[in-house]
Amino acid sequence: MQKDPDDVAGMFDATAKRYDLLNSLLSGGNDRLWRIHMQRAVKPQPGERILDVAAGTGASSAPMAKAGALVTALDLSAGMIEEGRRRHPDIEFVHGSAEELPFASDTFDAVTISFGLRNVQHPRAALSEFLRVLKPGGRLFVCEFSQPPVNVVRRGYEAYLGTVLPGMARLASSNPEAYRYLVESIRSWPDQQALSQWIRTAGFTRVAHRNLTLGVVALHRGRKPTEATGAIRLARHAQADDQEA
Ligand SMILES: C[S@@+](CC[C@H](N)C(=O)[O-])C[C@H]1O[C@@H](n2cnc3c(N)ncnc32)[C@H](O)[C@@H]1O
Repeated sequence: MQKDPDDVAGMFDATAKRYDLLNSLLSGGNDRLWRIHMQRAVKPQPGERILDVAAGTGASSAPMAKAGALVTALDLSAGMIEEGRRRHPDIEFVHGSAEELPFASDTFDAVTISFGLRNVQHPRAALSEFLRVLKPGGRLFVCEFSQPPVNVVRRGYEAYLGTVLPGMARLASSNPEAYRYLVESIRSWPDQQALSQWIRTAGFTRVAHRNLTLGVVALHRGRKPTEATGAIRLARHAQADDQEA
């Protein structure tokens, strides 16, 4: 699926004012539940530096800032950022792309991205950037739509995506095209195992995920290796090479 960054940013600019409301409507209120799970997983600590990528209007950033973390909310859409600054004047919003983060290496204790990675043109490049800006030992959390593993649930969800969601979007949104994009981007997004593999390949360790709402959403996590874990991994690889030789 083509995801031209200018088109994606323009689409979010156009929906910025009503984005959060439509989100709640189309998810049947489940977005709140997903955010609670994300917050529990991240466990933001006072004073921690957290980068929330693709933060939109800051709905994903606000609970972490409320817990006392120093949150930087980054987004590609100027419209979403404008709305975010209006709603959350205490949060620092930065305009930028996930694929080329405007931060020094080893800066953040945690990087989070909620319902954002699917919109990025080169998500694997973004994962490498997340690794770069994290401090050694820093945590990554990716909350994203996924694929329900149970057949009957998957079929029901497909029916929802194919009929109910577009119908509701037609009634509630001035930009139903954006919701066609939403459905297509969810359908073409990798499943839980494939995304976990991308995260591992980017260089993260302790990669795991848990399904939310029967796998409609998955919460992925990983860690940037510390020097010690990096050295252990290198030693393991060297040992494996010795055994193969
Ligand atoms: C579905 S919204 C999610 C917003 C917020 N995280 C939330 O949970 O409500 C996706 C956001 O990703 C942003 N986005 C898309 N591509 C991006 C990129 N390459 N870099 C940064 N943000 C991007 C969009 O502008 C949009 O605000």
